[in-house]
Amino acid sequence: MGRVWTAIGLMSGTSMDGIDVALLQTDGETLVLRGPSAGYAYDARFRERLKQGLDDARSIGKRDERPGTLAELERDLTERHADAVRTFLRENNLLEEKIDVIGFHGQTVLHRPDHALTVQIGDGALLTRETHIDVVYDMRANDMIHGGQGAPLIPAYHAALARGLSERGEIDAPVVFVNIGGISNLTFIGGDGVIAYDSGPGNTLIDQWVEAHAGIPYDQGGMIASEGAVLPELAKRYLSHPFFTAEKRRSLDRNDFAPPSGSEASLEDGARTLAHVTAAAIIQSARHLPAAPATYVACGGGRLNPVIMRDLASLADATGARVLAAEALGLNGDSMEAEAWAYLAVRSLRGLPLTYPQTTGVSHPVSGGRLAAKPEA
Ligand SMILES: Nc1ncnc2c1ncn2[C@@H]1O[C@H](COP(=O)(O)OP(=O)(O)OP(=O)(O)O)[C@@H](O)[C@H]1O
Ligand SMILES: CC(=O)N[C@H]1[C@@H]2OC[C@@H](O2)[C@@H](O)[C@@H]1O[C@H](C)C(=O)O
Repeated sequence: MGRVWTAIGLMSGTSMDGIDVALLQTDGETLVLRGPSAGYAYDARFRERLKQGLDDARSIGKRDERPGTLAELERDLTERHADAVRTFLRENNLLEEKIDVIGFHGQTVLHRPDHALTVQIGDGALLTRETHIDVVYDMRANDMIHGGQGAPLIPAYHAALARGLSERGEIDAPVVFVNIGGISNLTFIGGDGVIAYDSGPGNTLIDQWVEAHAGIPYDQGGMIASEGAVLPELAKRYLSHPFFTAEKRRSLDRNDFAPPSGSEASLEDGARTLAHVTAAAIIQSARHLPAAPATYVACGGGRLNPVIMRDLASLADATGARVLAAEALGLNGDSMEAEAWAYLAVRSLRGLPLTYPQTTGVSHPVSGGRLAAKPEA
């Protein structure tokens, strides 16, 4: 057996709810041994700073610009990631010298694939100084330089997981991994390889809706949505967006879809309608796949919203497919993205591809990421 790396993955996603941390032992190819994981929530004040950062980022023209509050925010975000690593190591009785690399996503503050511009704040050099562990970061940029959408990057990891599952005969193929995050994305594992793309708005619409109209960060357990009814015209307005019928699959920015205005629906009906839109967008986008999926493996926080999951199961059933939460297959739907960043960091160190023409539209398989090497002891 070849070399095995011990990697930590760090993910701060478009929901901006906190930092997901996961440990993986992997060769960056077929060997994947999942270790402990954790989530460290941002406080409300820092979430507000992140939202301000998204506004400040709108004026960015070149990816290294840090207008407004972004320079200070990037430093503080990185310090929080260093704290998360230190806490994770302590909570799991791990020694930093036993960790070969950290895969550091940072926080996407701007994503404009049509302009080959994607910006994730996160200072790899600062993180390695703070943790004394090598850091691979900025993993989306090279894909865009070669014509890709810069996202999604998780498909290479989904493919590694799927190999294990199909060897154990646990799922009916074709399988689709669906990440129901702030934005949702699909990874199709079929006979002729992997196909992936963003499938539409995810939790971000519900989150913004309940934050604006109930002052809470998300609809826990879908409690509010369960009190409401789907408004067909409002749902249709979202599901008839040209994103779904465009010839070319596009990756999404958090702000590509906006929540309804407060006058268009009650709190409950708005939450219910947006939960339906989240589920229906997945099935609608799956129509672009080369074959109808037989199994959807749901990961990401949206799988914890029963209203989304009920609609998804019902809509998938109508196409002959079933929906499983990642946990039903012994996977962890909360830590999967952080696991992926650990996996991709090892692939980056080995110069292996992170993205492919059929996952981001990149011209050819390309690796990516920048290495911030730990300071000499
Ligand atoms: N118990 C719950 N009930 C309902 N919704 C939940 C629950 N827990 C999490 N969520 C939803 O999941 C979201 C977080 O999901 P996740 O962490 O997968 O998003 P993300 O990784 O930030 O997004 P992306 O994948 O787009 O980067 C929360 O903002 C919330 O909308
Ligand atoms: C630019 C960016 O951060 N995109 C995210 C977002 O969140 C979900 C979806 O859109 C996905 O394409 C991507 O993140 C996941 C982790 C990915 O790159 O696979």
